[in-house]
Amino acid sequence: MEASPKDIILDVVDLSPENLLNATSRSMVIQQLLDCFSNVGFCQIKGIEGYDSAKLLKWTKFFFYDIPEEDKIKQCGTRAFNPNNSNSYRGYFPVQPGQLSCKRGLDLGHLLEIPAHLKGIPLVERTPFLKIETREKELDEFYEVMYDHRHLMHQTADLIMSLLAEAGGEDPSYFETMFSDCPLHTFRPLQYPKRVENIPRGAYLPDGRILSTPAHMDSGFLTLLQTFHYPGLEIQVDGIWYAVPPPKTPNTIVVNLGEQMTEMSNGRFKATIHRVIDIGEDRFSIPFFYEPGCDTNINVKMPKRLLPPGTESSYPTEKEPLPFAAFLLNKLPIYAEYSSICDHLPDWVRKKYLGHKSITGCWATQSGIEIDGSKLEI
Ligand SMILES: O=C(O)CCC(=O)C(=O)O
Ligand SMILES: [Fe+2]
Repeated sequence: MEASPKDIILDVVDLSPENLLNATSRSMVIQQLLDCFSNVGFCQIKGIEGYDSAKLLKWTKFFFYDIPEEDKIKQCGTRAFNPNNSNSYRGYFPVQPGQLSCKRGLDLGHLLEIPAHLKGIPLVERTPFLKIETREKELDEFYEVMYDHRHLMHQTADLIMSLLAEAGGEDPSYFETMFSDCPLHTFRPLQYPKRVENIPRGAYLPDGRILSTPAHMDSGFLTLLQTFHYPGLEIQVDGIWYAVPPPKTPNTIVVNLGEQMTEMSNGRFKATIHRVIDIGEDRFSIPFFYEPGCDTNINVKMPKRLLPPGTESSYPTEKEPLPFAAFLLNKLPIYAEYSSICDHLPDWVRKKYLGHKSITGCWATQSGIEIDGSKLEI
């Protein structure tokens, strides 16, 4: 029987304004980010003004425990779970029995009106909002807290990218245009209920522990993850699994990288494989996926100075532009909650985003590992 993984203590990076104002500590922060992103691919951050994890947990539990499941599915369930709703990306997804993953969640996108040129693309949707007469005040507060924190995560991710630009000797705004044109960021309150039934064989690890989410790499650029006081997150470094203990202090967040950051840095920055283990009680977390707009060209590189020596010649890339949605729509179906996301795409969307032969495939395609029971075929 395998032993349970050892703990890995992730570096804590202080992104508070005071710390960044001081030139010496600012350059230490930048170096810490570069080291963490190049080695473990994970770190922790603290110092986000206005962040309140206790409030977030309170309102996350309110959503999962106090709102009846049927209201969640009826009013904001995605089309895969409620054929009467038209949204397929933004909204609520329930637990799917028998899958490797066992979680339910709410995908909160932006609140803005959809610009005319992006209408009809399934990823660009207004987030559906719950309306329950008897709970109006509580729901207002729920959305206020969620969107305040979504905004804080957006700003913090912008800040991390601007520090990377600075590290590469570029203007802090180097990445700005990538993330300013209708970005697809998702703030995703999650509940992993304790697993009790319909547990597929594949969800058992050799040591008898049970998966709540199988091994995967995140898809985009940065993930800012709130794990509250819960254990359960494990990461794979140099082929060995480690457990990430919950942060020592509240308001600390885990940061990890998605596949695009590895691609953009010619392999220097690590998109580390991770998974979530069933902890024998309900677990809550909130990842924020920092992602650009559908049509943002992701065929770009990090500032030259950040690329591994000898790989700079691939810069600037001469490959044709690759819209972010071409990558995302090709990858999302490996996850249970998005397995049918491409089923209803209009022809023009299929042509525009799914026909991109320049996609080299994501990690799951390359390694043939199953996620939620399906492999990605491109
Ligand atoms: O819940 C967690 O701790 C991790 C979540 C995660 O890896 C994801 O949603 O991509
Ligand atoms: Fe993840």
